[in-house]
Amino acid sequence: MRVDLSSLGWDDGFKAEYSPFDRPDQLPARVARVDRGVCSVLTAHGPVRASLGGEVLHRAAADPAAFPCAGDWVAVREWPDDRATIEAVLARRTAVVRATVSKDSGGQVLAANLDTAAVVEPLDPDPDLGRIERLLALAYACGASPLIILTKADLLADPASVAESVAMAAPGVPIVTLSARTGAGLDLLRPHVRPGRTLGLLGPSGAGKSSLVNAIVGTTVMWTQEQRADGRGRHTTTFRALVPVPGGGAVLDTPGLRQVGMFTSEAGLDDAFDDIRALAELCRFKRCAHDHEPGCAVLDAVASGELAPRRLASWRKLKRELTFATRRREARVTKSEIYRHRRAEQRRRARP
Ligand SMILES: Nc1nc2c(ncn2[C@@H]2O[C@H](COP(=O)(O)OP(=O)(O)OP(=O)(O)O)[C@@H](O)[C@H]2O)c(=O)[nH]1
Ligand SMILES: [Zn+2]
Repeated sequence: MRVDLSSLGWDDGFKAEYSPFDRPDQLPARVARVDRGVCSVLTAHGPVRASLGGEVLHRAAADPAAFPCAGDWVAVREWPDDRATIEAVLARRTAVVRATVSKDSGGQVLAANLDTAAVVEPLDPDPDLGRIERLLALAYACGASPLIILTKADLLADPASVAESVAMAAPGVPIVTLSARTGAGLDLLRPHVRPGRTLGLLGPSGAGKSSLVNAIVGTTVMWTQEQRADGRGRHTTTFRALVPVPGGGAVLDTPGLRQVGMFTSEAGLDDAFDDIRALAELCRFKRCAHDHEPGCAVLDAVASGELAPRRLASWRKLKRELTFATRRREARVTKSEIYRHRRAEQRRRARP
């Protein structure tokens, strides 16, 4: 099986990045999937299973973000005994990074080199606007173009009106409404699924991400059967992976993202709340917290009905989380502070 790497995004920029690793026993490849330290990679000659080379392991020991992840371009060495190892991970153009609990960690990279980062949310049950805002901040922070995909349109009589309410939580972000079941709206993804482009899907479990990948690719590729090591029968593992699209391009599914500290970037948050950022420029004080300051344009906008109170509350919550996550990374947060933060969040949630 031959793989057209350029269709997967291999271009002059990556070629230049790769040149220091260009030697007869090495070849470029894109990581499709990582499974307990073993990577499935796509080379021009087809898929290869590769373990991590010494240099990569060494770097990853110091910084978990250096572990290869789905979407990475890597240098693979083929050994005479048919083993393959990943010898280098090329610089990532974009990366979805989730903050981890570990205080000395730069975070966990969930996906790399996306061109479009799509927040996937089902239309039924009702879309969760807070979750969309949170994932949108992650999408912006990753550096790819953000997109919102609303799935399961076949379950609603009027998906367009729900899409309109979602637009309030995502100013300026294109929204695609589709159904993986009927295929309606799939063609709207064409600008994002084409040769050289990678579409990444970020969304909660059950949003319909794997169904969407299957619909885009046209076959069932997202599941696999694995023989259990102890021989006690089979179990089915859903895996997340980069999947080449027959007409060119790739889709990358990420694991269902739970609502835990996901930010590493203030910029992502500001981008996701562009309406608040624009208003903030009109506040009397440059460093206005939009709390109770006089001359606060954000509070005025809420009072006049221009800005939904829900939107400001959501921004505040994510801002607090971000501040907290940053401090935790700076290792200045004690266990009791973590506890106090959790309690405070619980109390806030309990309030009507
Ligand atoms: N009616 C309808 N159901 C859908 C559609 N897409 C997915 N579903 C259903 O929604 C459920 C979840 O779909 P998945 O594709 O497994 O969702 P996922 O986001 O990959 O979820 P995880 O695998 O748990 O991460 C399944 O029961 C699907 O059959 C759709 O377009 N219409
Ligand atoms: Zn203000």
